[in-house]
Amino acid sequence: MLQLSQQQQTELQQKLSNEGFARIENILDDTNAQQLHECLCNLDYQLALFHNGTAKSVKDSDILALTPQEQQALLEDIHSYASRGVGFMYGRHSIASSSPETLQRLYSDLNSNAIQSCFSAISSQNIIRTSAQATRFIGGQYLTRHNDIVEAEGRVYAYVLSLSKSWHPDWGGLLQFFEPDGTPTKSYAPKFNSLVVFDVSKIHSVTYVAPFAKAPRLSVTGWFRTIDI
Ligand SMILES: O=C(O)CCC(=O)C(=O)O
Ligand SMILES: [Fe+2]
Repeated sequence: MLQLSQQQQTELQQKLSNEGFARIENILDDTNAQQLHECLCNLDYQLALFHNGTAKSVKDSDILALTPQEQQALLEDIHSYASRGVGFMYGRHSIASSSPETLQRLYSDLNSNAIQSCFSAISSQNIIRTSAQATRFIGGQYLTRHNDIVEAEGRVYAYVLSLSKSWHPDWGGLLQFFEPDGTPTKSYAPKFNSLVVFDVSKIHSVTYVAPFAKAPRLSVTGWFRTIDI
């Protein structure tokens, strides 16, 4: 399903070493991209959020079990962190053996020798593990500025395989990069069947998705890693 040509590998390596981020368009063949899109549209997601000072994953049923007042208080707490540039709220599905077959096939390809050798060559590091999760951002959701460095996992590059169709430029949901002082630099709007790869040290965010966005922002994201834990 997923493979990079020698030319794509060379371009990626050049852009990553010059700028720290790069995008390849039409990364999958059309049938696989369509299948993945369908799969992400119909997937079960948990809500990833930052509440009471900690990251949590909660089920829809946990939220529905709260009274309207409790739901309001929860949202206010999440937003009070966000207002200070902390936290996130989005749908997350960790890929596991119970995930749909299409997602498992992608997961195998991301962990294949071909892909790991390719990213080992690009990074001059020994990539032995690729983590992957499906994500869904709907109106009102976001991921504030952060970097993706987790030394215990040996993360080298992050990737975002975008599977949203016909994303409107006014819907937000940009993968936005920043200078350390918060000045925005490069941004990528969701683009169907494109793969953004970036250095985990780059500060980035997913900007707020407009409440009027007519479709979810769907992706498979993760990290190429040197440590298998
Ligand atoms: O979805 C994206 O564009 C980026 C996601 C991200 O930054 C993360 O999961 O750490
Ligand atoms: Fe990130």
